[in-house]
Amino acid sequence: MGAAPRPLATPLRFTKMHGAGNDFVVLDLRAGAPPPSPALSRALADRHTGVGCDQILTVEPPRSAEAVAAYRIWNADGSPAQQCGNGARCIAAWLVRDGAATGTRFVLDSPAGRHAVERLDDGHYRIAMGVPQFAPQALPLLGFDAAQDEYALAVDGRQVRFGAVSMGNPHALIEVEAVEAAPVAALGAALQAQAAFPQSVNVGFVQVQARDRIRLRVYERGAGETRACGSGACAAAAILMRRGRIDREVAVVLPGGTLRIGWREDDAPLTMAGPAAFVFEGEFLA
Ligand SMILES: N[C@H](CCC[C@H](N)C(=O)O)C(=O)O
Repeated sequence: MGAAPRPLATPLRFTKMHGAGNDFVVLDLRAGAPPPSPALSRALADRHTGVGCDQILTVEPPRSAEAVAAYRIWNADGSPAQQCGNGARCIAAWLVRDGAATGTRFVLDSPAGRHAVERLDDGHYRIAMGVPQFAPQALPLLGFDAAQDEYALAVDGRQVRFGAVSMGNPHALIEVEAVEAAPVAALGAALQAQAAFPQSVNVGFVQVQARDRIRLRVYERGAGETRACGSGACAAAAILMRRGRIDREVAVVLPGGTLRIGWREDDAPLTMAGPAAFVFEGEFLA
C-alpha cells in the first residue's frame, strides 16, 4: 500500500455548477486568495483525479463601481480565457444564492468588459455579452486586413471556409448540413493549430434549421468539445445574423441545452439567456 496522498495544506472549497451541460468549478476568491495556477486548474479539471470540469471560474471583488463582483475564467488545460457565457450565468446564480446579488438586475465585470444581468422568472439568466467584434485583429486572425463574411484557409490540403468573430474570446464558425455528422474534433483541432490563429480559437459547427433556430456543436479552445458553449452560441448567432441567414432572435440548440440569443442591431450588445444549475459543493484536497 503506497503512502497516502499528502492533502493540500488548506482544503480548497468549491462549488460545482453547469450551464446547459458546460460544467464548472467555482472558487470564491473575494477574500483575496490568488487565482489558480495552470497546474491547479488542470488538477481541478481532471475528470478522474480531480473534480472534473470544462472551466474553472473565480468570483472576485468588482473592478467597476457598478458591478457586484468580477469573474475570471481558466480552461481545463490551464489556459486563461477572456469570456465564458455559460459561466457568466453560473456566476450570476452563485451570487444570488450567496446573497451578494439582490433584485433581478445587477452588473458583473469580466475580462471582456461589463455585463448587465437579468434574473428571469423561470430561474434562467439573461446576460448582455457585449458587441460582437468582427475585425480579424480582434480575435486575432492573421492574414486578413478587414472583416469578411467568410474566410478561407488551407487546412491539411483542403480549403476550409469559416466565419470569425470575437465575443472577447475568439470564435470561428463552419456551416454544415448536419451537426451530428460534423468532424468536430478532427477539424476543430486542425483549425486551432493554424498559424492564422496565434491564440488558438473556439470552433463552432452550425446547422441552420430555420431563421429562428440553429443547431451548434463547439470544439472549445482549452477544453475540446463541450456540451454547450455560451460565447460560441453568441458568436454563431452574430455571424449568421450579419450574413442575413437568420433573424435577430434565435434559439441555439446545443447538445446540453438551448440558449436564446438576441441582437437587435449591429452596434447594440448581444444578449444570451439560458439556465444555470448547482450540482454540489466540496473541498478539494489533492
Ligand atoms: N474555451 C473558451 C472559454 C470558455 C467559453 C465557454 N465555455 C462559454 O460558455 O462561453 C476560450 O478559451 O475562449
